[in-house]
Amino acid sequence: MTVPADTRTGSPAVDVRGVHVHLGASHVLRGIDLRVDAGEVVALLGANGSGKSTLVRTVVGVLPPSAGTVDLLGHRVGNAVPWGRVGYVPQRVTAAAGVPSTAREVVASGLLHGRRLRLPRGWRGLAADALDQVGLAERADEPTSRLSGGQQQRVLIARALVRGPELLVLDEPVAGVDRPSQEAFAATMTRLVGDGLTVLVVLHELGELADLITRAVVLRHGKVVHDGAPPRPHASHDDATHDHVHPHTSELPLRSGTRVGLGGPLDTDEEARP
Ligand SMILES: Nc1ncnc2c1ncn2[C@@H]1O[C@H](COP(=O)(O)OP(=O)(O)OP(=O)(O)O)[C@@H](O)[C@H]1O
Repeated sequence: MTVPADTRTGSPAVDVRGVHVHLGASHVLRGIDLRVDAGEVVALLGANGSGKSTLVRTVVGVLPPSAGTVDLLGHRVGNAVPWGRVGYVPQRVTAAAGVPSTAREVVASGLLHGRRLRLPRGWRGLAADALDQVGLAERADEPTSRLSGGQQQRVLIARALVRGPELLVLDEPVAGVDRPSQEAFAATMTRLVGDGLTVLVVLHELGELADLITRAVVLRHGKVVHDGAPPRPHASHDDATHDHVHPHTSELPLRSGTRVGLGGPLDTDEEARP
């Protein structure tokens, strides 16, 4: 059972205030405020290059802000954060990466963090349980290099889940992932969110997760341009089953049926802009 963050700390799960990030000569994040409360499932949306990955990497402490503050579970990002309660799935890495590790070994590595440098007793059972949660219990002994891209992504999600996190930060967890893996992921997330998991997830489409998303934050040129209701899935295009949403469109259809203009197309590659 996942325990909501604020039952332990009384603080938001994620609290980003006035964050600026420079990467090389680029001023990528330009004064971001983002709060995620315990039990929320917040989608981070925006065009390519708008700063989504930079923001989540800053949230999990991979990138230092040049100004502003980030607190996780009530602690300033750094050694004080209880990292064992935070799961992170980065963007577009493969679980294989040329290392002949089995799925079980990759998942078990998720049990190691800051202060825990040895696997805990019972790690095999924990890894098996996490693989079971993503529908890969039968593949535990297989080298990850023999798994499909979607299955490898599921192994990385299991690596984040094995800690039993109360906060999960995911960067495009289903990008390029096959349909069965997307469905398995959505089913797992539905169960975990029901148990109180807090989620910050970068997405290009709400897709299978649409019903879980409680709030959407849209970035544009490193700034928040929308923070509120998630876009509503609309059945259109060619057939009635086409129900994913397009958060990159110039207007976000809201669940209420009203539409909010965001000042121009969001699916432009921002890097291509002058
Ligand atoms: N190491 C770096 N040095 C300089 N600029 C960088 C670096 N990494 C990213 N950027 C720039 O920062 C901007 C934001 O990149 P980021 O990856 O955060 O965007 P994103 O919204 O996640 O895009 P995508 O949807 O394509 O993943 C882009 O213009 C990118 O070129």
